[in-house]
Amino acid sequence: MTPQLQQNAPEGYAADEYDVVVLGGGPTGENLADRAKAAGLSTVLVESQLVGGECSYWACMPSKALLRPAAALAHARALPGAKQAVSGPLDAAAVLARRDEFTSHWHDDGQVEWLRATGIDLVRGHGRLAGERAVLVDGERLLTARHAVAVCTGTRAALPHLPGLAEAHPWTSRDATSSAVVPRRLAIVGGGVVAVEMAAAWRALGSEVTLLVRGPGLLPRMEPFAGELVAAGLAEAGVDVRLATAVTGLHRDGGPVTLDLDGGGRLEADEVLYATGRAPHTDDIGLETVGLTPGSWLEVDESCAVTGVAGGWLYAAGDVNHRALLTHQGKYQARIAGAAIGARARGEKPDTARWGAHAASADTAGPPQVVFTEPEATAVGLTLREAEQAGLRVRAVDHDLGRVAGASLYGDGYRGRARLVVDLDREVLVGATFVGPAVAELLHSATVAVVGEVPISRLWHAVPSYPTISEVWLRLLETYRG
Ligand SMILES: Cc1cc2nc3c(=O)[nH]c(=O)nc-3n(C[C@H](O)[C@H](O)[C@H](O)COP(=O)(O)OP(=O)(O)OC[C@H]3O[C@@H](n4cnc5c(N)ncnc54)[C@H](O)[C@@H]3O)c2cc1C
Ligand SMILES: NC(=O)c1ccc[n+]([C@@H]2O[C@H](COP(=O)([O-])OP(=O)(O)OC[C@H]3O[C@@H](n4cnc5c(N)ncnc54)[C@H](O)[C@@H]3O)[C@@H](O)[C@H]2O)c1
Repeated sequence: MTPQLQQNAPEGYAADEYDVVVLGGGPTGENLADRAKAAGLSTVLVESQLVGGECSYWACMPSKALLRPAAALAHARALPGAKQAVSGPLDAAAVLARRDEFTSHWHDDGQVEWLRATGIDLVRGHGRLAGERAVLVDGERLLTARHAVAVCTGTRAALPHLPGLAEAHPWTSRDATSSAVVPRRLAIVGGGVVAVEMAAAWRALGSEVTLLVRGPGLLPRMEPFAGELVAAGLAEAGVDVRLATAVTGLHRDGGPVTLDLDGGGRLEADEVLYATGRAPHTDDIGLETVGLTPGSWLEVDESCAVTGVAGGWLYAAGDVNHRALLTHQGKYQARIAGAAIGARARGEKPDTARWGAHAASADTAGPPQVVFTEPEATAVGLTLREAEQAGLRVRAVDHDLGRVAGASLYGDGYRGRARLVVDLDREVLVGATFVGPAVAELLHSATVAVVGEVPISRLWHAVPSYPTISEVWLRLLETYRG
């Protein structure tokens, strides 16, 4: 593909013209570029750091590489016969070395080679929108798009405004996933997914971890029992979990950091991780040149076209549109948006009806998520509360996972719980939650049932194998049918 000189480039610039310009090469940008290319469109990707984005280097991959050995050890320790063979602690250096392998030592050569092989051009540098269908890279190279610009610039850690926070040099998720050193004492602020996963990982690596949670429980977006079971698991692992505890200020003067807690207490730690949510990478991407507000999340329609911009040429997918801050949902949106861009480029009307080829409907049905703690907490669809708030007539069906034969075989003292949320009018599932050791791979069965709107009467014929943890499906359906 030879980029052509654009005739109407903004004054002073010779432009490279493509069909599609993708801004940001995280998992979403890569997949969107791939789908645009597959639709026969010339495509260029602009990336300021590493192709692969947050997920590959400072989020999903390194965090899961840190957590997996801890889970394997905990599972072995629940098995007489096996536990005698694993008497020591984790080898932290070996865990960190494997984590480094999974991030390719923070080099993106492999992903750059994939782009080359796929026929997607790469421009390294910081891209900013420069009016309609144009992106200026590092203030000097102009890229224009015949059909679409897709913003996939993701997020960074959001820090609160707090006295002494900047001087305390807090860890963000980037430090927590890439540190080469195990701090002796680690304080973690937050009660969401990053906080609980990093508490589990660094505790297993040997840190004394204190988890400071402002709210009344962990994982507030899941069913309440998920947060309760994860809190119990963390406490058993030796994490000091403090609920309803806010930090009012921090002090660091070269040495350890001291946190002032509301209620008057103080906590000293060697590092403090702030895991208090995300902010969009939109403050310096030229949004003002297309009439949007810098720093805002980008609101999109079902095909991921930005709603505030006329002409249907601007798309936003992945974390940056705030629909679902998960890699798999970003990649899903990328597939949907890439197909929609292709359809519009061919002059076809996109199918944006619910569950249509160009509608990211799974985002609003409740995306699946696995929290990789011990126990794992997994959910898809709506919680009971969300379903009730949506006005559905629903019933929650619960079962104790520890009473399933496959679970008790999996490990002694297996503790866990499962819930289905049944829409009583349509007799289909609208939500499912499984919490327990090794339930991550169980979640997709529920995703298929929720997205497929499989009638309960048909699920009754979906027989789970004996003796697996999946037999909880049978117990749940028996409970529902009475
Ligand atoms: C610690 C942690 C663990 C996580 N674990 C999981 C998990 O297990 N499973 C899961 O599904 N999700 C997980 N997530 C969430 C997941 O990381 C994000 O949902 C995902 O990375 C979003 O992908 P994205 O492509 O939209 O954005 P990003 O991955 O953030 O990529 C955006 C890219 O755009 C680039 N960029 C930004 N601005 C510009 C610009 N102006 N010019 C050029 N390039 C630019 C950035 O450099 C970056 O490479 C985790 C998040 C964190 C913080
Ligand atoms: N396994 C996974 O799927 C996985 C893992 C990690 C992250 N992620 C995704 O990344 C995103 C970011 O995760 P996160 O944990 O940073 O955000 P989050 O929004 O899930 O949780 C942030 C938590 O911090 C608390 N908080 C906010 N401001 C605070 C303050 N000033 N003081 C104290 N507490 C405060 C909130 O109440 C909330 O509990 C999430 O949407 C998550 O889905 C996914």
